[in-house]
Amino acid sequence: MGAEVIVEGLTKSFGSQSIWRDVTLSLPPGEVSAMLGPSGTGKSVFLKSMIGLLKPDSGKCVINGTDIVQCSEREMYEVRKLFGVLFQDGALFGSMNLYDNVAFPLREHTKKSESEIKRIVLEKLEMTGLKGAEDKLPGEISGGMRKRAGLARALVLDPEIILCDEPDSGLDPVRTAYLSQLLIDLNAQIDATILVVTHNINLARTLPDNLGMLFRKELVMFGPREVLLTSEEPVVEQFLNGKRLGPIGMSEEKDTAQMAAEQAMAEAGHHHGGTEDVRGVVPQIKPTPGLPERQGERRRKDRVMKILHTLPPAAQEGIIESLSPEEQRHYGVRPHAPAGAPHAGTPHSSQGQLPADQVAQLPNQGWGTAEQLRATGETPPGQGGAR
Ligand SMILES: Nc1ncnc2c1ncn2[C@@H]1O[C@H](COP(=O)(O)OP(=O)(O)OP(=O)(O)O)[C@@H](O)[C@H]1O
Repeated sequence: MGAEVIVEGLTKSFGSQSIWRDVTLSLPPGEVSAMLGPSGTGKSVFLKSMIGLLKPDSGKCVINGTDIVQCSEREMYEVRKLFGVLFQDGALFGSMNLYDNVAFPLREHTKKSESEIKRIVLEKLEMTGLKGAEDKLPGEISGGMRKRAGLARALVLDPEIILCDEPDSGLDPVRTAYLSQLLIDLNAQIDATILVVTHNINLARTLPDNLGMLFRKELVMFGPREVLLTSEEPVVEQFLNGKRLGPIGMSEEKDTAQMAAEQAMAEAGHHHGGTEDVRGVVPQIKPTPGLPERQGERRRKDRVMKILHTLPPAAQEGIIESLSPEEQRHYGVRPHAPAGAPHAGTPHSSQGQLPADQVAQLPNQGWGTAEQLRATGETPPGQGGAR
């Protein structure tokens, strides 16, 4: 199972420029998470801080018991081995063919024999659909293939945590859908903890178990995907819908006067830039048939059902409706909306509080954020067995 990453009060600035402050979240082991945010909100800086390429000013980032903000060089070296990183451009060496690029970390960081290296490299190239392309140079292949080669290289050291910085950048929507499928398939096969940083709404709605968003130098929210996908926060709605109307401006946050002027223009018929209302929970992609069930997905169900009562009503409904009838019975919940009514979280659905008898009867252990746990008086994880 992948490692858990616990981030608490993480703050980063460059000189007088504050990037983000007081970021607190947990990446649950073996689950897929995604971080959204407008350009320049510090998503890449966040990834780089997690692997120690940048040093946060304060806060904690604890991985397998080591706080990488405070740890020694030697401990950092050990923690880094847990990571596989897919950088935005694949970060391949232009003069090496794909085989040597993918073999590079094995030759640098292990004492494996060339025959063992060959076995691993060919396995990872096959996993990422690059079998037969071993001899190609990065300059001779498409952007999508370079991404997959970067992913193959990120996998060779059997990472427990995979970080992907905008895996969709430069890819068409179809290739992006294939890449999302590849990440879910990988997760099913190796149960690694995955964090994807992206602007891609389709990927964000269909790939991750958990979703977060950085804006105004803060983490606006982070939690089960259903929370962000049904959120009525103006910044989340604007981002998901790709509209100019809302608090996000071209280069920075807008002031009230500009927002009012844009609203008036839109009401007078000026196009707001979006196409359709994409609010609501859509089905999450599943591993390709024939692959193992995702252990992360199975664990997430138990985890999320334990904190269900702490989540907003629309998110609760989205979660309950995503369960099979058998699972609903297992957790003792029923969907709120009558059969045939619109899906929870769609613009016309009921947003009301679920009646108590429809919310799981929950034990006093959970995985909520520190704030949620304080608010609900729950015991932090690790202090008692699951139900
Ligand atoms: N090494 C650095 N030194 C100084 N400033 C930096 C450094 N790295 C990033 N920044 C600044 O931090 C801010 C956030 O950058 P970052 O690349 O993390 O944004 P992002 O959210 O990933 O953006 P995008 O979505 O456009 O890739 C930017 O203002 C950038 O100029």
